[in-house]
Amino acid sequence: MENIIKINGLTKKFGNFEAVSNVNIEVKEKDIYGLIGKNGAGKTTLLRMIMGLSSPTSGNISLFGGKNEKENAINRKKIGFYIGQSFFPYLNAKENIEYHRRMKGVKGRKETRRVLEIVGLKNVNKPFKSFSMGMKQRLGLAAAMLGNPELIVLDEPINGLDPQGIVDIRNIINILNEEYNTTIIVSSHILSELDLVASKFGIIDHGKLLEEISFEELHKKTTSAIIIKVDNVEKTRNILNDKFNIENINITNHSTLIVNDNIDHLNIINKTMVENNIDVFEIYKRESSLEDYYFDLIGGKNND
Ligand SMILES: Nc1ncnc2c1ncn2[C@@H]1O[C@H](COP(=O)(O)OP(=O)(O)OP(=O)(O)O)[C@@H](O)[C@H]1O
Repeated sequence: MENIIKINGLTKKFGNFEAVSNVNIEVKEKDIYGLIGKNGAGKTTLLRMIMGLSSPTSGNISLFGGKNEKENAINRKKIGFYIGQSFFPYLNAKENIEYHRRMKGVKGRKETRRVLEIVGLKNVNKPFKSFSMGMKQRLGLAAAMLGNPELIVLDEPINGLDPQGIVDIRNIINILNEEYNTTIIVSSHILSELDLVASKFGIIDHGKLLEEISFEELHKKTTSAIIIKVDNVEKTRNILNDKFNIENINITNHSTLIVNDNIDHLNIINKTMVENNIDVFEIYKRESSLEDYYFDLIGGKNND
């Protein structure tokens, strides 16, 4: 599959501060690449360098196989982006997109109707300033998809949206990817919000890319645990050891055991405990969330 973006050793310094530090990234054709990192991690700086809005201190970017900055500049015509562009507050959706269409040199008023239809803003006549947050983000996406680019770059398009707004953006991203074969890079500070849409993730913290991982690999890594609440934790542990050959058990308090093992037959365990005169208050499987995985990776929630 063709490399749409290949980045090697990319670094951006502001004075002595490294906002992006020796980053390597590969985005392939038809990927939906989720760039995850908390506020200030370096996401916007990285996306701005891809778009040519900021120049790297060192390292290489290749867009659509471009061998140098001149070739990248030409190839950027195949990219649409939404990195917080502003719209005119007193113009409606159509007028704002018409303005962007002309600025971009994209032909045909039909194109304005097409993109507004995809984002569900075709019949909205009120001015931009009275749009909801979700509508504003959708208008941003409409501007990014003008001219049907091969790659669309979206910076935090779901930031601050309510659940319905998040679903709307996800649906639009899926339509672009599946129906128009668009490759997408989308940044967010919440991993689980991109989990339903991204095919690959790049996790960035303090300017460094900590991990680049496919959806499948990520989901293999997020493990599940069994929580067992009983009246005798020691006896329960011994039974789990002896009868079920389960070793990986943590006793967290006088009534709770956490078993890090993939056990499917919770009912059999429950029955065995009861047969051994143990009162089982609760037994259930807890899926560890993607967010747990992410915070483990970056070293905790408050790792500043
Ligand atoms: N022009 C600049 N001059 C100095 N420092 C900058 C500049 N632009 C960004 N930074 C710093 O670089 C770091 C990364 O910023 P960046 O905006 O890329 O983060 P981000 O991951 O996009 O976060 P956010 O979601 O808050 O935008 C931050 O510490 C920021 O203060």
